[in-house]
Amino acid sequence: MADQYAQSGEDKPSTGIPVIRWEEPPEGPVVVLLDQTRLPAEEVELVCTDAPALVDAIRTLAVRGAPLLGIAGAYGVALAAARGFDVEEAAVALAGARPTAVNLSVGVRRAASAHRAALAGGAGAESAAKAALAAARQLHREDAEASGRMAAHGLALLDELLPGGGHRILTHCNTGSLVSGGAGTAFAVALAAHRQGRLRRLWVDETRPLLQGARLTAYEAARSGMAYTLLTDNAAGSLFAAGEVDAVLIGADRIAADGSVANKVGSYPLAVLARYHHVPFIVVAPVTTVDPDTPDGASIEVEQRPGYEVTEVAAPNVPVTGAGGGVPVAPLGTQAYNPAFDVTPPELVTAIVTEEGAVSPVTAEALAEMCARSPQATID
Ligand SMILES: CSC[C@H]1O[C@H](OP(=O)(O)O)[C@H](O)[C@@H]1O
Repeated sequence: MADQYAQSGEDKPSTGIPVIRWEEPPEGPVVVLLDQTRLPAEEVELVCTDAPALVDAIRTLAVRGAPLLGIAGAYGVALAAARGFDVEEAAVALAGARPTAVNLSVGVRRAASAHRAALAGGAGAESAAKAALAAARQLHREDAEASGRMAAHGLALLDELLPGGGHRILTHCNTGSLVSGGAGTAFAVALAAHRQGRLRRLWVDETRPLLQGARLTAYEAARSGMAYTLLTDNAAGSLFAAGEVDAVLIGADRIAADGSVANKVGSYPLAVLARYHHVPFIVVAPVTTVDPDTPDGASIEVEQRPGYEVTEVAAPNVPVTGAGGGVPVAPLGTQAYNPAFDVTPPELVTAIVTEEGAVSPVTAEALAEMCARSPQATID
C-alpha cells in the first residue's frame, strides 16, 4: 500500500517518485514509468525496453495525460533509436497509440525530426539516437517550465475573477504531476493557490469510468496537504446549485483553432453547469495542446474506449485498466458507450490559460496570437 501520508500540511512532491525517466543500465537504455493503473494502492514502476512496450503503456493508461504523453512519445522514439529498432516505424506506432491528445504526436514528431535531421546531416546511428534523446529531454524540461508558468498565470486569473481568495475549485479527471514534467496544468494552479493560502477547497470529480479523479487527483491532493473532497461525477450539479463552486479548472487533450476544447468526458456538462450558474470555466493547458491544424471541435477525433471499462470495476490486484477481469456492474453482454473525451465549444470557456498567459474571451484570433508568441508553436 502506498505510504499513508498524514495531511501534515507540509508540501510534498505530489508523487514522490518520477512519473517518467530515462535510464541507461548495462543491459541497454530503458524508459521507466510510474504505472498509473496501480495508483493509489501501489507505487509500481514499469520498465519499457522498446517502443511496443511504451505503446501498450499508453493504450492502457499506465502513462497518461496529454503533456506527459508527448514526453513519453518522444522518449519512445529515442528508445527505438538507441536500441537500433526502426525509428520511423516506432514513431508511427507511438503517435497512433491514442488519437485525441495532440501532444502525443507533437512529442513523437519532435524526437523523430531530430533523429532524421541528424542522419541527414551525416551523423551515424549513435549520434542520431543521441539527438532524439536530447530532443526528448528538452521537451521534458520545457513542459516542467511551462507547468510553473501556467500555475502563475492561472492563479493570477483566479485572483482577478474571484477577489478575496479562499477559492473553492472544482476539477475533473487528473491534471497534476502525473500528466506533466512539472506540477501539471489545472491541478498546478490549485496547488499554487494552496501554497499561497488562497485555496479553500478542491472539489474532485471521481471521473468515471477509470476514476482518474478518485485514484490520482485525490492521491496528489492528499500528498500536497490541501483541503479536498471527492464527489461522484453526478453530484457536481448539486454543488453548483448550493453555491459551493467558485470556479472550474480542467485540463485539455486537444484545443482546436477555434478554441473548442477536447477533455475528459464529463467536461462539457461541467461547462454547461458553470455557464448556468455564472461560474468561471477555465481550461489550463500548454501551448503544445493547441492544434492549429484542427479547425474546430467537430474535427477532433474522440477516442472511443472498450465497453468493459464501464461494465466492470477494478477487482483486488487487478490494475484499473478495465482490461477485463474486473467485477461486472452490469449484466454480461451489456453494450456500453464509452467516449474517453468530450468537446466543449469556445463560447462556454471563460479562459484558456497557457504558459504564455490567459486568453479570454476565447476566439480563434486571440488563440492564434497567443500561440504566435510561443517558441513552442514554431517547433516541428
Ligand atoms: C492536462 S492533460 C490531462 C488530461 O488527460 C486526461 O485524459 P487521460 O486520463 O485519458 O489521459 C484528461 O483528459 C485530462 O484532462
